[in-house]
Amino acid sequence: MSVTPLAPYHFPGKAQRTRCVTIGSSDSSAGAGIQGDLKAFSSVGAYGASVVVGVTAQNTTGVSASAAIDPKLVESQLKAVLDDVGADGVKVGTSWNAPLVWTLVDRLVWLDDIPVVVDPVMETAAGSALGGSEESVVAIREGLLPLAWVVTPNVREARRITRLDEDAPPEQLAEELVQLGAQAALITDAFPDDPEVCDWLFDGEKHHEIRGPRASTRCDHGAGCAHSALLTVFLARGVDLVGAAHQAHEAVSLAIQRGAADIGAGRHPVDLLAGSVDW
Ligand SMILES: Nc1ncnc2c1ncn2[C@@H]1O[C@H](COP(=O)(O)OP(=O)(O)OP(=O)(O)O)[C@@H](O)[C@H]1O
Ligand SMILES: Cc1ncc(COP(=O)(O)O)c(N)n1
Repeated sequence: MSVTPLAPYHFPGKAQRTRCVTIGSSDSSAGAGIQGDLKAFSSVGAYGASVVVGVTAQNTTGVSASAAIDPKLVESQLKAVLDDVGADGVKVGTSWNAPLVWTLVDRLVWLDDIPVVVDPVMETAAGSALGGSEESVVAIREGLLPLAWVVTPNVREARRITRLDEDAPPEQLAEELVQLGAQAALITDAFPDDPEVCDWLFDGEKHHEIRGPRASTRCDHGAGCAHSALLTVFLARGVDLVGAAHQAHEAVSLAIQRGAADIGAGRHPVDLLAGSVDW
């Protein structure tokens, strides 16, 4: 499928606060997905808007049902938000099917000089699948990657998208993602079996390892969403990619460490505001 040139939207001018739009799916338990993203935007004082592309019946133990939204309704949401609220940064999450992804691509190509972060999520922390069909992976490769300022898969997602071998190191996965069109690639938790956590960033020229202690909690529901949402805000504010990747990792790492262990019986939600609210 090719990108059809469409008339650009009317974009409102600058606002005082940072405006970020998440294009993703609803998580009924609100730890991840658009709800998690909106909380992440708010946690750093950005105004968050959302374009819902899917709905999941989900809690901390997994997903029991899901449905994608009609691409026409997605397109209307995008137009409604971008025409009026505007955006300083956009994050794209779940990709349910190819027509939906191409609808987004047709519109996002018109975003001029606004950071686009693509988090090609294909599973929940508890292990349930979220899209990830072969046709949607192809649409991510051919449509979304060329729009991405940075793409933020975990290792499994990076392997699916690049089609590289099981033993391909993060260096090779990240370089291949850039070869496929992304400006940069950040592979989260690149060595899941290591005692330390390492996010692997390839900025198109140099590799960077963002390392930190591994929190030993089960509070990682929404970690990837919070990470890419914060990255979007920091890039929208003009922070350089390496700095933004460090800041996002540090905030999420703390949010896992101090996660909401009292919420749900499975993989508990991260808590970006832990310690700031006295309840
Ligand atoms: N146990 C941990 N301790 C500290 N930081 C962690 C831990 N697990 C993940 N992180 C950090 O959380 C962020 C999100 O990474 P993670 O790999 O968990 O995302 P994910 O949910 O798999 O991503 P996606 O949204 O692409 O599916 C990264 O910055 C990573 O380094
Ligand atoms: C609707 C939706 N979107 C994304 C995720 C990924 O969650 P995580 O941030 O834990 O990878 C999720 N669990 N649900």
